[in-house]
Amino acid sequence: MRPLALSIGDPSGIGPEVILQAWLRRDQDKLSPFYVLGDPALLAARARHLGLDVPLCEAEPEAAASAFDDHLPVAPLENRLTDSAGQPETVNAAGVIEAISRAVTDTVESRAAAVVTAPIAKKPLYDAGFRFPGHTEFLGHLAEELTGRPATPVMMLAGPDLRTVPVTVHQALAGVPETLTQALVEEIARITDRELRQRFGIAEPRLAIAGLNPHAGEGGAMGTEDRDVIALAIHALQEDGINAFGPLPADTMFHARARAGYDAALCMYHDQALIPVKTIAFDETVNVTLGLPFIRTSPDHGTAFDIAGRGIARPDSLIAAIRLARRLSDNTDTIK
Ligand SMILES: NC(=O)c1ccc[n+]([C@@H]2O[C@H](COP(=O)([O-])OP(=O)(O)OC[C@H]3O[C@@H](n4cnc5c(N)ncnc54)[C@H](O)[C@@H]3O)[C@@H](O)[C@H]2O)c1
Ligand SMILES: N[C@H](C(=O)O)[C@H](O)COP(=O)(O)O
Repeated sequence: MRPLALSIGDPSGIGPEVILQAWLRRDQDKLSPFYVLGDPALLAARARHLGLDVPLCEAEPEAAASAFDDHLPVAPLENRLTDSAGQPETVNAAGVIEAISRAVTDTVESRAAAVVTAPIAKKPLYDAGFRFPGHTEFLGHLAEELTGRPATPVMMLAGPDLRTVPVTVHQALAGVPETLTQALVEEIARITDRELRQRFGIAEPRLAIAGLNPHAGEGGAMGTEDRDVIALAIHALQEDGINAFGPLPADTMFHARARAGYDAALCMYHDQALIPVKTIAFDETVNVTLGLPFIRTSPDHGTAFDIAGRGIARPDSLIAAIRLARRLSDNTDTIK
């Protein structure tokens, strides 16, 4: 079985410790094998610091699956990482980026089954010259570079009772109305519809589309994007047989009865999508990138520098990400 490639994320955050804890729960949570693109010395030091009994071994992907029962396999990075829990370091940027790139390369070249990323903090990467807003956009770039084919990466947050997709992602709120075009709403909806069918096994996906403005614009009195952009996109999607409906007032589309009526909610900006899903199920929700020629998942939480190195970070979302990556990469049937 090909293992999952797990990038270490920002080593100053909780990534290393939730990875160590996930490995300790491999039997309990029936985790299929993974290896870490990371720094064995740093992971060993973090395990010692936290009193976690995690034997490590250096292993390339080909040897990871057979090592996994008894050791946490680590494929060492060329760039060393500084161990400074809670204190992000710009000097770690090269290693953080190398880990993501190598996890993707291993997956595209079929040495790994899927990519799972531990969280990165964006600011230390920006300070080091990284030009992508987050993983999602960087993964789209890597996909194009490695395959020569264009890719539109789409962020989905997938929890047990709610999937949300932000149409605009890592951008300032002030720029959202300008970015939001009919073509963009349609493109994100089409990719979501396709991948819900192909990867999640949902035969006839139902897409609830949020409005942008209060009360979805209140007939144009509280903004015109709902009527002049989003409604037109929904009409075009329906014409093509996609079960999209809205624009819905965003304040009333996430309660339990409303959620039962759709398979994914398309939201117009980052927090409209991420607040409901992280509020309902912070520990179980997974960040999945659609629109790529490979599977990528990640926990829904960030680097949590405020608790890094203290041994109180919960590994549940990473474990959910590992499990979903395996299911999506194996799956041609139904996933609910
Ligand atoms: N997948 C990713 O790479 C990813 C996802 C989200 C945020 N981020 C980045 O992480 C950095 C910090 O973001 P933030 O502070 O907004 O969010 P965060 O998720 O890191 O932390 C929010 C709060 O939740 C707590 N928390 C987070 N994960 C936890 C866990 N596993 N167990 C227990 N408590 C947990 C933290 O202690 C903090 O109080 C930012 O730079 C952001 O861009 C990265
Ligand atoms: N927007 C995500 C969140 O808040 O959970 C987070 O920034 C991660 O995004 P990437 O997967 O693109 O790094």
